[in-house]
Amino acid sequence: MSDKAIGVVGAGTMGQGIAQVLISSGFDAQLYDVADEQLGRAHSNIEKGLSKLVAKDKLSEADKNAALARLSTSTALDALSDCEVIIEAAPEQPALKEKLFRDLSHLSSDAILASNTSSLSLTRLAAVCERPERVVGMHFFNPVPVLKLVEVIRAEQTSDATVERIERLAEALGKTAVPVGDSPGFAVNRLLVPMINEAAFLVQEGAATPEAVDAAMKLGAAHPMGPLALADLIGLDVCLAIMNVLQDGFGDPKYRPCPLLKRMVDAGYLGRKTGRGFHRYD
Ligand SMILES: NC(=O)c1ccc[n+]([C@@H]2O[C@H](COP(=O)([O-])OP(=O)(O)OC[C@H]3O[C@@H](n4cnc5c(N)ncnc54)[C@H](O)[C@@H]3O)[C@@H](O)[C@H]2O)c1
Repeated sequence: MSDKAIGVVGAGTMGQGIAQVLISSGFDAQLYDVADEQLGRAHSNIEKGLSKLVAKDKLSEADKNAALARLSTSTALDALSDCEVIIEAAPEQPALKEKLFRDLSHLSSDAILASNTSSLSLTRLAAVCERPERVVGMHFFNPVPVLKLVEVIRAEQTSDATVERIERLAEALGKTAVPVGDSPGFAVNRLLVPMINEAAFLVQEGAATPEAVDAAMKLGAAHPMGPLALADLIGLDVCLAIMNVLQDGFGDPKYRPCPLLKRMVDAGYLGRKTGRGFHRYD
């Protein structure tokens, strides 16, 4: 693989988006997942994503095919050994990510190891790695091909060279890098998810319906999407997990997760992905 190869770990929602943006920006992408069927799904979703751009005249058919030719997939971690940057987008589970980072730091002695974590401590992830100065947060937003922000999160151990390399990569992908410290929720989720939590309190208290909350924030605060429709898109389980991280991280009662949010997660009403959240998706 060329020296431009970038590794992506995890071929789910985010890994697919990141791989799509990489290959359409001219990079070779090596996509790794433990589940072979997920890699097949990812390949087909990325192809669909690029075809949409062709349909909108934003990409030629030839460029789409050239981009797809830059995508490799594998269920073998070793496939990432030649990548100069590896972007991890595996599930948001501390033990799983720590094992992955430990393994990746043994696999390659010089690759930059970037995590797309929404909420976990980069400092703790770096601590399990050899050469922790190359560990950094590279937090993309969903849908990755559309949203321009990348939060670049500096762990205590992260070197300037690592941050600069990731900022350059974000720019090459057409994104805007915003530097943030390794603080729970970073910037966007610390602001956004408590707002969603407060919206859930409004519904729990019977003060407003989900439709009313969403209409109010769209019309009164010029949000393109209401907070509860957005929560359904993000996943209510993901929102609850982020509230728990904020509460644990700051120990401040203002981050108490809304009991209604907890009950909905317990019931399996996770939002769009299960067909039901604050709204119904039939
Ligand atoms: N979904 C979002 O809106 C969003 C936004 C920003 C950041 N994130 C973060 O991105 C990461 C991935 O989230 P997602 O929504 O894409 O998750 P997802 O569940 O859609 O995908 C996770 C993928 O990881 C794979 N996987 C599981 N164990 C693995 C392992 N040990 N090694 C490699 N792959 C493994 C799964 O098979 C799956 O394909 C999380 O850290 C999440 O917090 C998510």
